[in-house]
Amino acid sequence: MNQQQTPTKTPVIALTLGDAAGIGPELIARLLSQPGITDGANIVLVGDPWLWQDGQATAKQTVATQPVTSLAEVRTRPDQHLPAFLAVDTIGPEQVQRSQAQAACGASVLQVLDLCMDGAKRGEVDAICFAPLNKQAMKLGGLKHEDELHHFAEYLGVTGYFCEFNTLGDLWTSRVSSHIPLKDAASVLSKERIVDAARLIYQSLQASGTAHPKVAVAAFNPHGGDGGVCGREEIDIIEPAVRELRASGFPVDGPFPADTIFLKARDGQYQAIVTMYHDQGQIAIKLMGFSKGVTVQGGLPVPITTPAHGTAYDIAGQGVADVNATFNAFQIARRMGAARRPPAA
Ligand SMILES: NC(=O)C1=CN([C@@H]2O[C@H](COP(=O)(O)OP(=O)(O)OC[C@H]3O[C@@H](n4cnc5c(N)ncnc54)[C@H](O)[C@@H]3O)[C@@H](O)[C@H]2O)C=CC1
Ligand SMILES: NCC(=O)COP(=O)(O)O
Repeated sequence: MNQQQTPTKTPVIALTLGDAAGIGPELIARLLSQPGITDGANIVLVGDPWLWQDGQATAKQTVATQPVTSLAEVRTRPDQHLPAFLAVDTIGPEQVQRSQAQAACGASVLQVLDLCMDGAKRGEVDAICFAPLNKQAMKLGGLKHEDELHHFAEYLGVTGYFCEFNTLGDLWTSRVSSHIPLKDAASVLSKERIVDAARLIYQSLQASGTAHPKVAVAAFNPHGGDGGVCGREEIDIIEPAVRELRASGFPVDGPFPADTIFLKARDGQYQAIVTMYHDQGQIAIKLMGFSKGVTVQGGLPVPITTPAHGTAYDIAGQGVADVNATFNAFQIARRMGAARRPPAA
């Protein structure tokens, strides 16, 4: 066993199969079939055995795993070359109709993610990477919040600002609002939220190794409000936030018209953009690299990542889903998880 694989240093990464009616199980089968996938990662897949079999059958892959009976035993497994498999019983095959949002699928996702977060709270899991879930199914299955991130934050006792980061290679975005109706996006804009979203992404980039990240703040209205004739959010809210950030030592720039700031970021002038609402960032990121994007759940005490795409019900079960974004999400979880481990003795 080389030094990177010593039980204490290698991060334990919990993987989940996601929504049972979507492309998650087949993606995880593809992911775990990649050569060298366990290098530098002590993987534990948490899922229902029949669903895992189903994912492998759809992906036409057979993945050897090592059964474990608890997350607690994963870190000290003597041989970590195979992913560990923790079998749970959260849903039966008779409860799942492929490609439909169903309460049983949402409830199963919640149960599995809560189990992984419990492991993280006990120090048994260093990062979590989940295959796509479906927010409608989760709502039907008992999710109380507007999205899973708010559930994670409550479950993990987060009191500070949190928001999704969407990453495409070296470019990151954070958000001032996320999974809410677009008609409400203006009403939740505030100087405080913009300051928090900018600080969080600035500090997160620094923590991930960019000493002086260049962060841009997007405007909200067309052409940045055009001096107030096309909306006043820039003048009343965003510019004061940028001034406050700069005064407190965060050298962010903006607000910039949202339809062109991504061109500058794509060309390397900025490493991060603070966006005002979900699609402002996501349309740009997904156009630049749909099959690569990753969502990182920012502001949580444990790294949680997932591909930027969703459950893709229209292609689930066909074995054609692209695994790249899931691979990237796993690699980010692995790196973030490794950063939390004590240095090797
Ligand atoms: N990682 C996660 O858990 C995410 C979950 N979602 C959830 O997924 C559900 C469906 O969301 P939609 O907006 O319909 O987006 P979607 O990403 O599931 O699908 C949009 C289009 O992209 C295609 N697509 C998605 N992933 C693909 C892949 N790996 N390979 C090839 N084609 C792919 C689909 O076939 C579809 O045509 C929603 O409930 C949403 O909340 C959305 C984004 C991320
Ligand atoms: N389930 C994760 C999720 O929906 C994140 O997707 P997005 O809001 O970043 O598009």
